[in-house]
Amino acid sequence: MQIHKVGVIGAGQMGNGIAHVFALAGYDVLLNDISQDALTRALALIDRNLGRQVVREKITEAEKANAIGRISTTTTLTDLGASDLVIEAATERETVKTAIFEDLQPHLKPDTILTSNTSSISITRLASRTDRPEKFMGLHFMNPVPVMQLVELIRGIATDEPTYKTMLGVVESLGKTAASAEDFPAFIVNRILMPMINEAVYTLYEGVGNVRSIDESMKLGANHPMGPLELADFIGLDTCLAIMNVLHDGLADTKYRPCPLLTKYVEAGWLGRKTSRGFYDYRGETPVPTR
Ligand SMILES: CC(=O)CC(=O)SCCNC(=O)CCNC(=O)[C@H](O)C(C)(C)COP(=O)(O)OP(=O)(O)OC[C@H]1O[C@@H](n2cnc3c(N)ncnc32)[C@H](O)[C@@H]1OP(=O)(O)O
Ligand SMILES: NC(=O)C1=CN([C@@H]2O[C@H](COP(=O)(O)OP(=O)(O)OC[C@H]3O[C@@H](n4cnc5c(N)ncnc54)[C@H](OP(=O)(O)O)[C@@H]3O)[C@@H](O)[C@H]2O)C=CC1
Repeated sequence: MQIHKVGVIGAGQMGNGIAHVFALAGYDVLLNDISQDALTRALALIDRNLGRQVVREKITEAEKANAIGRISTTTTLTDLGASDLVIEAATERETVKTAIFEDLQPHLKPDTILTSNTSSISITRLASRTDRPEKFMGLHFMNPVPVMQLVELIRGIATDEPTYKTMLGVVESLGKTAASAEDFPAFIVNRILMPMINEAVYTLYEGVGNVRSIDESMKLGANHPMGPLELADFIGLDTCLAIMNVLHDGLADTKYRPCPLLTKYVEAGWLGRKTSRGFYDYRGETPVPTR
């Protein structure tokens, strides 16, 4: 199937990155969010991140302008009805995602492919709530989308071969590398990464180290580009907690128990960079550890 028009739902940090890479690869992108402010912020961020690529001579000014020209925005979900491919990148909550697909599907063409950028939720279960489980897949980008090479492709139990092949081609057309993962809680990357982040929060909770010493240890001692707590703030602590809950519920093993301190930060609304406070406080000139 030929994909030209791409609808992206959710204009948070993932949605804006996904819109960015699709527009740069020549697709027409319609970006949707319930909040006009989120759409305005997303367009400004896309402009800034494309600008970085111009400065670093990865793309030209003309390519940047063309990419921006291919992105439109809407707060009306049903405007995405003409899309060939829909990528849902809204908040990591199953009820939110299910409601989006249920509201959208009566307006779609019969052959539109539906995908979710979920970090952890069962693709089979999301697909089963739509009218086209055979044309439904997980399409899991990594953050920051314009930089990270990997895209996980997750087939639900009913996903058909033409849908999988089409999505493999789409990932290739973005210049990215696909890795296929089976449909189990949190797939591959987050099955491995998130327990490490959760363990870093336990290390903090138990007083083994403080925010700075834990992050320095993993950066200088294990060559990670970001410390685990800095990375958790970058991903979003609400998203980290949601993924740990899916692992804990889905695999029924206490080793996935979310750290109570992670829960407390989320309860405080300290979600990391996106709320300017998490394991670090970002409100000043430089990030300051909160513990
Ligand atoms: C939760 C999930 O479901 C799955 C996930 O995504 S898990 C998270 C996966 N992501 C990671 O693990 C990221 C780990 N961190 C890193 O790799 C690096 O710190 C980083 C790439 C984010 C930044 O690297 P850095 O060396 O500190 O910064 P910097 O030198 O300024 O930037 C490196 C490149 O990234 C780009 N960049 C940095 N931040 C960016 C952003 N937020 N958006 C777009 N581009 C960005 C820069 O323009 C630069 O591009 P080029 O190399 O093409 O010139
Ligand atoms: N953060 C990360 O590193 C990664 C996240 N993901 C996944 O991508 C998805 C998005 O995450 P992320 O971008 O970080 O989250 P953000 O919180 O940054 O953005 C989510 C956006 O979705 C919006 N939204 C909520 N409900 C709806 C709706 N019904 N219709 C349209 N938009 C809606 C939110 O609006 P509002 O703020 O007004 O509620 C917000 O703007 C999640 O499934 C997450 O697990 C995947 C890979 C990496």
